[in-house]
Amino acid sequence: MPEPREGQSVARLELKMAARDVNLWYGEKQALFGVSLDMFDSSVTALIGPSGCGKSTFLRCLDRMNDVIDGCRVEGDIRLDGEDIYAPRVDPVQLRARVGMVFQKPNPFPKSIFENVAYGPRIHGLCKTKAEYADVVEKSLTRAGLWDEVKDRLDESGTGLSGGQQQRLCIARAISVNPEVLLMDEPCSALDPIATAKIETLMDELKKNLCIVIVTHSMQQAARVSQRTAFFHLGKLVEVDETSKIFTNPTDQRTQDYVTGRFG
Ligand SMILES: Nc1ncnc2c1ncn2[C@@H]1O[C@H](COP(=O)(O)OP(=O)(O)OP(=O)(O)O)[C@@H](O)[C@H]1O
Repeated sequence: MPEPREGQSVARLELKMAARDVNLWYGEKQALFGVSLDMFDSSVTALIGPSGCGKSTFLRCLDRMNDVIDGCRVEGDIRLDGEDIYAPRVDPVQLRARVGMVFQKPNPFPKSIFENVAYGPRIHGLCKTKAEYADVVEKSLTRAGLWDEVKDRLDESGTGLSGGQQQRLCIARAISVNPEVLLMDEPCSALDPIATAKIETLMDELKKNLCIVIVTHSMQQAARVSQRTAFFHLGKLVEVDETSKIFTNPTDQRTQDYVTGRFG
């Protein structure tokens, strides 16, 4: 599918994930209220909003990470390519191969750089021979923009890399199983501006073959990397639109106040 052009209407993009009327409770406390959001292929959707408004909670609904939180209950409908990801027949482990996640703090395994990337293909049985593993590791590290920096030290520990390199290693690990969706929860908040710029450039490249959903506290980052932006407030999705519209001419006063720095 061709890459969407800047400002191109979402009508041209292919729907990848669709959330409808999602409500979520942590025990008695409701954290999401009737959230409905479409997320498209070959594009980046940014989730913005004040601290505690439910961005990460919503992101975790998309790969069923909330399943492992005691007392957490999700209601509503979330579809990937039209299939209900909460249907009983769906195996969350298989789902997470299709919907990858990159976290705020780089979290490489205490294993070699090679093994960090080969891990996913190994548990999903995607490769048969050593050469196939070597190939997938090289391709994933190349796509993550890290190959040239690590190709001579693949046996060294992933935890010995710089923070920015570790985050790119985590991206390589996430994409090694060929996910269709990549969720990124504030992936640059622990990184310096140069490492951040590298990840942002990378996202631009990766989105050609992926649906990316990113939580970010940086409105500059949302404006730079995303085509669509969703503004959350107090567990509700207030407004979603093309990023340029959200930042220049939002419909809701609360969005206007947030993007102009009047609260949050
Ligand atoms: N595991 C949990 N158990 C109980 N409550 C939680 C849990 N995780 C989040 N919450 C609550 O749910 C609400 C939404 O939190 P969430 O982390 O999704 O917000 P956020 O918008 O991502 O915030 P931030 O920008 O600070 O990361 C908050 O009130 C938070 O305290």
